[in-house]
This record gives sequence, structure tokens and C-alpha cells, in this order.
Amino acid sequence: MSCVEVKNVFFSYNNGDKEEKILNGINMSVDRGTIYTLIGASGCGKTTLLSCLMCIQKPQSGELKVFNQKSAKIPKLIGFMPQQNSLVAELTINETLQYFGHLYEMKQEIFDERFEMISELLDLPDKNLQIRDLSGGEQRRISLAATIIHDPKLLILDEPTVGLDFLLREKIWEFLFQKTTNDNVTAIITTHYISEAANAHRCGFMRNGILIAEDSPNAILDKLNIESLDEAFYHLCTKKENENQIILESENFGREQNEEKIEEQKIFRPKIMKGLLIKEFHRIRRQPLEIFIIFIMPVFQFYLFLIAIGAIPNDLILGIVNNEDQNCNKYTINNSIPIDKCSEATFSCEFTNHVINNNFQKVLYNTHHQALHDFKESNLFGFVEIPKNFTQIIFDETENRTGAVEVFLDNSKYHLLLYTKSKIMSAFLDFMDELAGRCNVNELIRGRPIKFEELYAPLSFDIRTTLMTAIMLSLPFTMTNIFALLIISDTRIAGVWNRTLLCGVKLTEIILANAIECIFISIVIAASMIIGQDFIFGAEVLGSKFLVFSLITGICIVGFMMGFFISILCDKFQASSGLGQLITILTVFTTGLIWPVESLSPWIIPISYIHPLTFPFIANRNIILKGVEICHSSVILGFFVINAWIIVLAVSSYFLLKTKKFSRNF
Ligand SMILES: Nc1ncnc2c1ncn2[C@@H]1O[C@H](COP(=O)(O)OP(=O)(O)OP(=O)(O)O)[C@@H](O)[C@H]1O
Repeated sequence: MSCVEVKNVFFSYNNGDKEEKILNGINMSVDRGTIYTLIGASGCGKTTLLSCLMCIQKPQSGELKVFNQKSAKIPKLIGFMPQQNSLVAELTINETLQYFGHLYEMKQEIFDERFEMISELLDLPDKNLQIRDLSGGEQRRISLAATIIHDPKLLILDEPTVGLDFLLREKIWEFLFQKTTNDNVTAIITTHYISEAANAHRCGFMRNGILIAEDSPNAILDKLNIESLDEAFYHLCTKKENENQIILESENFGREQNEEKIEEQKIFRPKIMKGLLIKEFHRIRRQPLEIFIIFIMPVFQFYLFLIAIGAIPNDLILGIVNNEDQNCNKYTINNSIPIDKCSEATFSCEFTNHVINNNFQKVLYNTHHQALHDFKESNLFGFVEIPKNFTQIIFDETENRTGAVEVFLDNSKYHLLLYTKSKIMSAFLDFMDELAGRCNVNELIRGRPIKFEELYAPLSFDIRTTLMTAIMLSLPFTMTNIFALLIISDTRIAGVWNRTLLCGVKLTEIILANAIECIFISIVIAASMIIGQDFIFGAEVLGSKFLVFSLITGICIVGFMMGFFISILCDKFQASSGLGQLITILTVFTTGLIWPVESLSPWIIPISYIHPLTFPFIANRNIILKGVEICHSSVILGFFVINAWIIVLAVSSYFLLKTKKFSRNF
């Protein structure tokens, strides 16, 4: 009764315009309860054949059956040991085997029993050691332990004894004999140690994608009339292909196979989910840098922003050139001119006191020249020059006023320029208001035909508050995006996903476990931001904090999923990190973070509209500064964009995973 049947399998790689044939019409049959070794020169296609058997690769034609069905349908009956260890480096030995125990839905008592037996068999090191601290041979033994932990009926082992010492190799072979003899287990093994092949019940020699010989080791030696398998290997590998083909042919192909029962798969398998989540938990907690990047970085950067940005500049020095009255030292702020002196006094000193003293440090100059000299040579931010006829101008009721207060400011410091302009302007208007009331001057003279009323943002409206509304979404988005990119690429490239899928875990389960992890992290980030913003820095939110919290959480999830998608899309780490950088740059320039969307170049506007942050920024700004509620159109649009992105990224990731799954290095 055979356990594995391979019928006329052809497989080739398509490298651009060149088709590279790897398997060239392979036929193979493995009896139940036997050990079958596959031998052949490096690159002859042994691993490819095993990959096809495990449904990792799909052959162009031919048929491969295990227990009369596709191997993917009966993952728990098979123990597959890949050539690459594909283990999570941060887990301990115990956690690694527990992980596989969970994936195979093993009961804890059975797992404990098996763990003890395997530890002894493979002479495993201390179970609390992390995989990354083990030697190559030790890692190989853990990989083998993970393969046999669930006591499978068929073992497919790709070079299981490589890097192991002679004693251990002997022990493993002894174990295989026991399993095949006592428990009717079947084993297919590839090896480069030809002497090992002598232990097998049957042995297959591969060359250039063809099985050129298949029989018991003794029968092969007899047929070739050769003493050792090493000589047989040399003989078969050096003879001309057509000669070999004639020498030996498989006699066993096409025998009856018995079918093993397929376990019904439940829709939700809590043990598997638990295994996936516990693995992630241990992996993350063992990497302090990772924890720092995920949890602390966005929050830390946000706090840093709140500390660093938006404070009032307190050391700005402005010069005064008062051409009307050069002797202003006699005035103080409280020393204002009484009503009865309105008509005879000059007001330039009072003006400079009111306008400048409150907001800036003041330096008096006698001439324009002196002020200009210091402006160029020292740290003077600018100077205000008051004309000779200042008082006359402000009281002039005609429309032919000539002369004006001139303000010279450093244009190179844009934010300080805006701040100074607005301070001087508003202080001037206040001064004129007050003076008009005190000296009974009519409204028109005050030169204030326009009044600015601040409808929204009655909070201390400043650059920090406006920027904060965008920063508190862009930082978590960027950080979660980068985090997902790093982690998923790392896990994929290490082959952990492939090995996990081969244990029978479904793609949806991997996605769900990642989603649970990312939602949890997002909630922690969002909560820390809200707490910091509110309780530590006292930055006010006019609307609902829960809405802001939900926006941050949603944006974190989009960031994660974007990173998830990119890391599946790109097979090389360099490509995925390049794409990640591009997204960060687009976030900075196209979403209204540093430049308003309203004045973006028309070329950029379409990118801005599809970027996941643009509309949530608007929603967040409106919630924080205007206090709008959930039913406001901007908030609805913000949440709609977030949800749309989550759905699009989830669906695209799923289909991309489906096409890529099981490809080499997945
Ligand atoms: N993605 C790929 N694209 C093109 N060729 C590939 C790809 N992967 C593997 N190959 C080629 O397929 C051939 C068979 O590879 P395979 O890994 O099956 O050999 P092998 O017999 O297992 O070798 P070894 O004993 O060294 O492990 C090799 O020549 C290899 O270069």
C-alpha cells in the first residue's frame, strides 16, 4: 500500500523569456511504513519536488498525492521540515514548540508528553534558551522537533541531519526506524550524506529533474554491481542521461493508496488564534527596540512636538525709531495721557509702550540708520519707525493723511514674521480703540473699517494647536506603517509564514491575528496621545475626545494595513522600505500637514484627495478647534475614508496573499 504517489510531474521556473526546467517528468512512489531517501547533486531539484508534494509549488503538469489526496488538505497528518529553519528567532525553545503545538491544536497533556520525549531524543538544549542564541545544529534540531511534535503519519524532511554530529544522526535514524516499524509512519528524506541513504528502505537518485534510479539500496548496488552507495552516486551522476534511464526504472508506481480521513475544519479555531497571538506577544516583548518603535515612538514624538512647538517667542528684540518724540523714557505703560490733555499731547511714546512693551524687548534708536545698522549686524528682529507727525495722523479727520508707522521685519524667519506682524497689528488696533474712547475720536479716524471676529477656535489659537490636529494623526500613521513593514517583511523573509501555513493555518487566521495585534497597539497609542494631550499638556479639545481617539485608532489601523500590504507586495526588504518612505513623504507634502490643501499645486490635489490622511486631518481639526460632532459632514467623510482604506487594503492584501502564498520565501 503506497502513501505517496508522484505521477509524471513537470515543473519549470519562468525567468523572463527563459524557461528553466527543474522537474522533468518525475514518477515516484513511497510505501507506507518505509523510509525513502532522495539523493542527487546540489540543484538537481530535490527541494522543488518536496515543495510540489507540500503544495508550496504548483507543477505545470502531473499529479502528486499523499494518502490519495492533496497534502494541503491533511496538514496535521504531515510533518514537513523545510531546508530553511523558518523559526521565530526571538522565541525560546519551549515557546517555539508550544507555538507549533497550538497550530496543530494539541492538548496540553499530550504536548507535554511529546515535548519530554522529543527533548530526550534530540538532546535539546535548555528549553528557556532563545532560538537566536542557539548554534546552527541546535536550531536544526528544534526545527526537526517542531516537525514531529504532533506525531505525524508522514514525515517529509529536507536535509534533517545537516550540521548534526554523527551520534545525533544515528539517534534520528533510530527514531525513524522505530516510527516506521512500530507506528507505520512513512518518511521521505533528502540528504547529502550518501552513507545515510543505506539505512533507508528505498532510495531514489535524482539527476536534472529526473528520478534515474529508485529501489532498495542493496538492489541498486546489485543492479549496478557496485560495492558502495557513494560509488553508485558517482556512477549515476556521471553517466550519460539516457544510459541511466535504461538502468533503473521505478517498478512501484501506480499501486493502491489508502485514504486518510480529512478532519472537518471549523470556521474559528481558538487554539490556533491563541498560538499566533502568543507568538507575537513573546516576539514583541523580547525586542525592546520594537516596543519603543511601536508604542513609544509615536507618543514620544507627539509629546516632543507639544513641548517643542508653539511657545511664545519671549526674547524677540524690536527697535524703535521715534521721530516724533525721542525722549520716551518718561512714559510707562500705566502712564497714559489723561482725557483733558488729548488735544495738546503727543502719543507716539504711549503707542510704543503699549504696542511693543507687552510682547517684545525694546531698544530705542535716534535714527533710521542706526536701527538699520543693528538690524543687519546684531540680533535685532526688526524695528518700528514712527513718523514725525504721528499724533497728527491719528487725529486727522480728513482723508488726506500722509505718513505712516513703518515696520521693518526679518523676512527670513517666516513664523516669527507672522507672529510679530499679528502682534503689532492687534496691539495697534487695541491701542487705537482705547485711545478713541478716551479722547472721544470718531470711529472713522481709527481707521478700522474691517473688524475680524474669531468665530471658531476660541482656544488660544496658534500654530501649535493647528499643527497638533494633523501631527496627532500623521505620527501614528507613519510609525505603524513602518512598524508593519519591518515586522511583516522580517517574518516573511524568515519563512515563518510559509511554515505556519503548512501547519494548516488559514490565511484568514494569519490576517485576523495580525488585525487583533494591530487594533490593540492602535488603541494603546491613541489612548496615550489623548492622555498626554489633555492631562499632561492641557491642550484643549472643543469636541468629543472619543471621536479624536477613534480617528487616531482608525488611522493607526490604516497605517498597519498599508505596511502589511506593502510588505506582501514587495519580495525584497529594500523595495518595501523604499515604498514606505514614499508614503511618508506624500504624507508630509500632500495632506495639509505643512501646507494647506487649498493651495496645493493642481498636480498634487488628486494625490491629496486619495491619501488616507487628508480628510481625517480636516475632521480632526474640526472636532478639536470647532467642536463639531459625529454628524458633521467633515467628520463623516473622515471616518468614511478611514473605513474605505481599511476595506480596500484588507481585500487587496487577502488576494495578494492568495497569489503569493507558499511561493519560496513567503
Ligand atoms: N525562484 C527560482 N527561480 C529560478 N530558479 C530557481 C528558483 N528556485 C530554485 N531554482 C533553481 O531550481 C533548481 C533546483 O533547486 P532545488 O532547491 O530543488 O535543488 P536541490 O536539489 O534541493 O539542491 P540542494 O541539494 O542544494 O538543496 C536549482 O538549480 C535552483 O537554482
